[in-house]
Amino acid sequence: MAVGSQAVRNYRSFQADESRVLIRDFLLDPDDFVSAIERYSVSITSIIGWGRRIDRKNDYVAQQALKLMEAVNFVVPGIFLMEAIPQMLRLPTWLYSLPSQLRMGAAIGSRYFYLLTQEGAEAKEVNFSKYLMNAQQKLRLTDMEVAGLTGNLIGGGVDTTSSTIISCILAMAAFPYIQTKAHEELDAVVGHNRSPTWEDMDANRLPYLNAVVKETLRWRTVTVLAGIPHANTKPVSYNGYYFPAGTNFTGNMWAIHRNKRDFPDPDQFKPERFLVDENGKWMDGRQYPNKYGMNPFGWGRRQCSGQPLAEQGLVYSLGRMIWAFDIKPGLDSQGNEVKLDIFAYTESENTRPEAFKARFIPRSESTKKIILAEAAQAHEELRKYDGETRVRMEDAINNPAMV
Ligand code: HEM
Repeated sequence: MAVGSQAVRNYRSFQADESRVLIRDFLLDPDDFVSAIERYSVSITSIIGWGRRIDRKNDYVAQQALKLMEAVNFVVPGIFLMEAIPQMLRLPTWLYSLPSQLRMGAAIGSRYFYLLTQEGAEAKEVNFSKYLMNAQQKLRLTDMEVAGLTGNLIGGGVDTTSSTIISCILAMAAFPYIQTKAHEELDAVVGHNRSPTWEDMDANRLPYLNAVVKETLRWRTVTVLAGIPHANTKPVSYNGYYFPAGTNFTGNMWAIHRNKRDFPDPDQFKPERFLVDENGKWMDGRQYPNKYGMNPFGWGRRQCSGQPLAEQGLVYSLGRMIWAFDIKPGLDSQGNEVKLDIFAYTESENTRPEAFKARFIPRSESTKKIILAEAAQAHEELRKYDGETRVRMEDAINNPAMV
């Protein structure tokens, strides 16, 4: 509900502003682009969940909330989401050091998120905590369920979004001819004298850019095992196999998205796979069981509830990034371009690329000025979400009882 397709229209303004800050951070501190992306992803979810943005990498709430996620296999009503989606356990690199008091189990974590939700309900701006605290009695939600619902925004939305943006940067640096095509399209539609708007990002106006975003989701699908295992409610027979009700199914998205029948040359980054003809059919003639042409957000009733938010944020932030920069591999100590290894991942179950160096070269002097001016204005517009939290981890540790 907080991140459904209707609700996310209301998030466009702060998503746009946070993207402007993100692009400015790439310009000013290109070597630390991963931290900039992680701050951006946490900030978007924090504004939605608790009505407050994250301006600094060392923000108290972001540190505690995210360390907790890593420490306790945070509980969603009925499911250990963090356990079921190993990549959700991966947290921003600046949040790794873990204080020992956080290794205490889900009760402390839930209590902490519940206290944050109570505090978020008092924030000035509309947010998911306000809605939940108002509706808790009516919906008969336990404190634990309320905590799980807000906590899930961080668990579901941060690492997935961050890793996808990083993968796109790798793809742009590793496949320069693709970046050139995206630039040509952006130059024709937007030009250099203004930055792209939401209206520009429509797939009818910028089809190639939209295809770049989709190809990133296929090429480096974050949730390689498609997230949470699903189960059939009734017995099913399929291809000579019998599956009693309640069988656990894990979708191997890595293999599905690399099936050569559907995606020839699967390791090549080819946005053309996601271009459609005038009848809405895939131009490469692919017959895929769904209209989206792949399944990076899972399937069925438990499909990613954050998909509209994720897509909206990705097309805008990646679109602006590609409009603004020529992205190239970084330089070694001798000043030579480093050779990028597109097959190097940080962990086997996660597709975030191994750390790599990249350069973000503004595409013109006027682009640079636009980036800086827009980020300054964005900061002003985001001021209404500024704020410090009063909730401390000790509050949860000292009073872990929950309904
Ligand atoms: C690139 C971005 C993202 C990808 C690739 C992604 C992918 C996934 C996948 C594969 C699942 C499991 C679906 C299934 O079991 O069939 C999932 C679940 C979920 N995602 Fe996302 N996600 C992304 C962004 C987000 C965002 C931004 C949010 C919210 C802020 C979010 C919230 C959730 C939640 C709450 C679930 C659990 C849904 C349920 O069990 O009913 N995700 N996601």
